[in-house]
Amino acid sequence: MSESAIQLRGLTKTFDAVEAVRGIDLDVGEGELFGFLGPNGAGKSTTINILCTLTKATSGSAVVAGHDVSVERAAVRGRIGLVFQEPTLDTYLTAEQNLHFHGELYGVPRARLRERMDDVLTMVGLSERRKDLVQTFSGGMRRRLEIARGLLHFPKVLFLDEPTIGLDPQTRAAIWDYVGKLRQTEDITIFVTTHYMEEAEYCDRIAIIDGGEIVAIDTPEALKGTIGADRVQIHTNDDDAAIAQLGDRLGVDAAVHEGMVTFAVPQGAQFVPRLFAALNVEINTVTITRPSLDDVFMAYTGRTIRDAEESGGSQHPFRLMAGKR
Ligand SMILES: Nc1ncnc2c1ncn2[C@@H]1O[C@H](COP(=O)(O)OP(=O)(O)OP(=O)(O)O)[C@@H](O)[C@H]1O
Repeated sequence: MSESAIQLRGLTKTFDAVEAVRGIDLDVGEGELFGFLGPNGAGKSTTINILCTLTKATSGSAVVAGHDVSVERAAVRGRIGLVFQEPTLDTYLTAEQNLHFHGELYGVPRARLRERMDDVLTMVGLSERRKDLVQTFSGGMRRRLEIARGLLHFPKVLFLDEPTIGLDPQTRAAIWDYVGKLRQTEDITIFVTTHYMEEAEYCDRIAIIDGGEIVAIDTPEALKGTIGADRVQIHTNDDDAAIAQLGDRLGVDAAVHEGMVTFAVPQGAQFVPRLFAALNVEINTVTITRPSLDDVFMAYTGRTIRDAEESGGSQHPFRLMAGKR
């Protein structure tokens, strides 16, 4: 790995009784597309807010683009680009006016601003719409404009907090396409948070975060490789009996996840005949899936990301107040 663009040591953040971030150590190399994957409430936004100097850590250290976030805030801010979960564009201004305002705020020299605006608008495919009011833009176009704005002042590190939240699958794929392209043209490190498993696959490396801690970190492929088993989910007419019989008769540990009896075995398809032979409950459907990042999440945390969101997601006091998601 090249030099660290982001370096965290023992980072913690406590809000009253909530330990949102619990001792994170992390090195993100220059030029990496790094993903922070975890359910709602895992501590992703809090970590990003610390890295962007918007929140102070309770303890530990964070260095971003060579500068300490707690004592060199201005230096950090000048070297990072930010795209928040919540849109922050001025919708009654044009795309160009939004960029211009940001460029002035960040002190991009006038002589370079025009050309840079052209470049970033082209990069996100919005050149043609530059003179249009943002209020006429779709959700995907707005997000692309936010990414363009985040890049305007030549940041070394770009932070994207859930960049595709609330967008339809096609637009989400398009956003990742633009992220891929900008990596080719910009000399930049990208730190992205997501709770979409399939989106984490775009990253060079990911950290799986749960309950404020990193529980696993590696390339998506390597993480999936550690599982070595298929996931089998069955619908039955008696889940308790099915779980007991799976354990007693086949030596398989099963539990109910997402409303289905779920377990992992090395060769899922070959296992099915044994399953029907051994269980005397009614099995209505069987689903077999190859290891995914969700299985990695389950292997490290004991639950699926969807279960985690259902049990913990509603505890966010501000989400409730703001009606967020
Ligand atoms: N300002 C705050 N005051 C009190 N508790 C907070 C505050 N911000 C976050 N928390 C709590 O810290 C924990 C982590 O929240 P955080 O927003 O960082 O999670 P997240 O993984 O980014 O989820 P999401 O994507 O939904 O924002 C949660 O339990 C949350 O309720």
